[in-house]
Amino acid sequence: MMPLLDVQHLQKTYTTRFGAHQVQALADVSFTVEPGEYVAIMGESGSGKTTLLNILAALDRSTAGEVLLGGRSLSAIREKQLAAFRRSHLGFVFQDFNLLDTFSLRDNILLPLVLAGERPAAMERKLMPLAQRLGISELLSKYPYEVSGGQKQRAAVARALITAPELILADEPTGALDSRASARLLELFEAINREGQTIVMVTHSVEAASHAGRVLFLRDGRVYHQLFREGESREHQVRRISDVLTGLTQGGEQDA
Ligand SMILES: Nc1ncnc2c1ncn2[C@@H]1O[C@H](COP(=O)(O)OP(=O)(O)OP(=O)(O)O)[C@@H](O)[C@H]1O
Repeated sequence: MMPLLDVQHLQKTYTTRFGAHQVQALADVSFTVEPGEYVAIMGESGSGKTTLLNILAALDRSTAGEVLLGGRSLSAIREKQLAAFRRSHLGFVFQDFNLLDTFSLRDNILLPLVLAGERPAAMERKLMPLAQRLGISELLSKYPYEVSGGQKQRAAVARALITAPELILADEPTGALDSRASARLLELFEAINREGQTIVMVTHSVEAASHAGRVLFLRDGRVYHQLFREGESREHQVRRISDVLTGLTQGGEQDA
């Protein structure tokens, strides 16, 4: 089976203005994600997580290396087609929700379909079951500032899912949520993953990462280690992740 995501020897060097300084954010990152996987990406601040996610999201280009999504190279997509590509293949969930404040939750969730030129009847058919599923069907006419953080994030998940994307990319999705809302969001991610949705999630939270089927650890722009959850209980997985993170910060060596 072809991997859904194939990341090959990614490098990213940022050159500061006037070329005075170069920062190597990604040195050499390779991994694959199979359809239906749920992968968490962890690493200390500055290890390259956001840089990697931005490249996977086709928001930024790598300096070298390749990302293939469904066998198609992101670097081969023309600039003008990137927005449409992103909209039809990827769903995004961010720490700060990224909802438009002047739009109701309904309009926020439907936005990707509106931009894709979908007909109203078809949009409504997709919206209702999804809203029900996420427990926000009573809130659709409300505005983001009228609902809780957890409700905003569930609306953002609905917006990400409504186009049935191949891949959900989540950047610290529980970062702005209290522990109850975090737990609910993580259960939701686990449930949509069980139904087959592929998810790649950057997180600092051991709790969040313990829900994933696999955790990739970045250090100094490389994949330093990975842990599969396999049959492990979440409690045990929390302990295993914490142990790797301790090794990371103590600078110990470990084979990826
Ligand atoms: N636009 C940029 N220009 C120059 N350097 C950058 C830029 N973006 C990131 N960097 C540098 O690249 C390295 C990796 O940054 P990145 O944001 O990917 O790390 P991170 O793991 O996401 O960190 P955090 O957990 O703090 O978000 C850092 O040294 C950072 O300072």
